[in-house]
Amino acid sequence: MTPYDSTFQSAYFIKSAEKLSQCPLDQGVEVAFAGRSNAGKSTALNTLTNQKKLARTSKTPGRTQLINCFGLNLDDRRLIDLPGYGFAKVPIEMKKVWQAHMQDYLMNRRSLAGVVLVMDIRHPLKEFDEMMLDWAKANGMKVHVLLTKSDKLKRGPAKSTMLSIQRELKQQNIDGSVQTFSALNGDGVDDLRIKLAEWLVLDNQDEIPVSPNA
Ligand SMILES: Nc1nc2c(ncn2[C@@H]2O[C@H](COP(=O)(O)OP(=O)(O)OP(=O)(O)O)[C@@H](O)[C@H]2O)c(=O)[nH]1
Ligand SMILES: [Mg+2]
Repeated sequence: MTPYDSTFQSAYFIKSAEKLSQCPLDQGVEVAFAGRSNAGKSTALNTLTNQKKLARTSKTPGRTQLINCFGLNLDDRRLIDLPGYGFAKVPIEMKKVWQAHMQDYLMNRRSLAGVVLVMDIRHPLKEFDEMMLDWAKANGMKVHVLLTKSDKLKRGPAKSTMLSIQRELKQQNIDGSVQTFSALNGDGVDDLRIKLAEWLVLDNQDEIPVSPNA
């Protein structure tokens, strides 16, 4: 339990956008979930908000193909489910379009306060993840690494994966945090809520700071 549970539970679907220009008005604060296809982004959002069907999930990679925007019952706080990177079955031209839209969103979205970089704990720090970390560092974007599916590993190996990624971030001088997470057994749900409450300034309901991208 955290003081923010009911706020996250209030999440509702706003819209699906194909590109930045279709996203909700760029004001307030939002947090985006990014990561490779099938890593568990949409599932993490559902667990965070304690809703089974808020974001659509699938066993087949490539389920999320649009920028899905969700609102909270506080003004101008949003959660964003991004399309996964690396879905092999999509034609190359389509991939390029997605990538361009993703990049545009990440570079130009002023209300974006931080990125939750979702990785399957069994397959961390793939090429895309490294790219995102480099980008976050270069652009001063906050990043929180969510190591999902921690239920697939025993406690020891899960912890040591987390520690090695923490070390890696430190080595690369990246200002980021890392945690384990499981939608199956609830590992790390409170930690994620506390982190996002900080980014979304849920405690300071009247005061939304100027985002780093502004
Ligand atoms: N065991 C376990 N399975 C999980 C967990 N999180 C997600 N999954 C499974 O992983 C698969 C992919 O989950 P999604 O949430 O759809 O993944 P995504 O990152 O949104 O995928 P795209 O939309 O394709 O980018 C589904 O079969 C989920 O049930 C978890 O914490 N534990
Ligand atoms: Mg998804």
